Amino acid sequence: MENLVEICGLNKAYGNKPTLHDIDIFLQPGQIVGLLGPNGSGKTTLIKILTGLLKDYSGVVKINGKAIGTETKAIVSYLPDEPYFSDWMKVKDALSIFMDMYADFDYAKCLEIMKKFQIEENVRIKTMSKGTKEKFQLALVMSRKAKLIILDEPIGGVDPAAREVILDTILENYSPEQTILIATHLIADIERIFSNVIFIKKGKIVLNKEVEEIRQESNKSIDELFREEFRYE
Ligand SMILES: Nc1ncnc2c1ncn2[C@@H]1O[C@H](COP(=O)(O)OP(=O)(O)OP(=O)(O)O)[C@@H](O)[C@H]1O
Repeated sequence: MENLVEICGLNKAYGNKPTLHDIDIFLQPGQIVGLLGPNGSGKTTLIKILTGLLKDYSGVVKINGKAIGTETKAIVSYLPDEPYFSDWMKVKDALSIFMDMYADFDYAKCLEIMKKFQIEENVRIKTMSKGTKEKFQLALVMSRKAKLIILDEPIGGVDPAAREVILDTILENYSPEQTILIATHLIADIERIFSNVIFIKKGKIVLNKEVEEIRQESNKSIDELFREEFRYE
């Protein structure tokens, strides 16, 4: 199958501090990939390169065969680790911004997800709890028919019961032509939806495998494997 994401020999430094080292990653449609690593391992840096927010790197990074730019931005739906709404915005304002900005935004689908999360259109976003803001942002991001969906810590602010609803929402609303890349620390909660996992350690990929293969080989959960790999010495 054709790769949707192709990363070859990627290196990135902040000033003279090397951060990503010789990264090779290939992602295909239909995969839900967990990007897992401890604090400071380079997950957000890698995501910012894929989303076009960071440009000063070396190596090849392509999405759908194109170098990162306007064309790739149009096919990537991105949930950043911090909400990006302005203080004045109501839910309905954010909805119209998404309608204007993204040709692939499915308004009806977003309303459906919002209903499930009990989010009203007239609420000022600033007054929502952290968890509700996250749910709303996820509803927006999952309602785009984008080829690549990137979620940076999508369930960090929500309670365990809501996490389940969010994970089900991701599964229900993604199609096999899409690829989802999820960076998270909440591995035990989220691992049931991964098809593949990538472990990143100090800017290097130390594991990149199908979850099924890992389970057969080691008989361990991804959470157990992560704790072993990243145990503090
Ligand atoms: N703007 C920046 N300027 C300089 N160094 C940075 C910058 N952003 C990140 N770094 C450094 O790059 C390294 C990787 O950071 P990054 O945010 O990509 O890690 P992460 O895996 O996403 O971490 P976390 O899990 O804590 O979010 C860290 O050492 C961090 O201090």
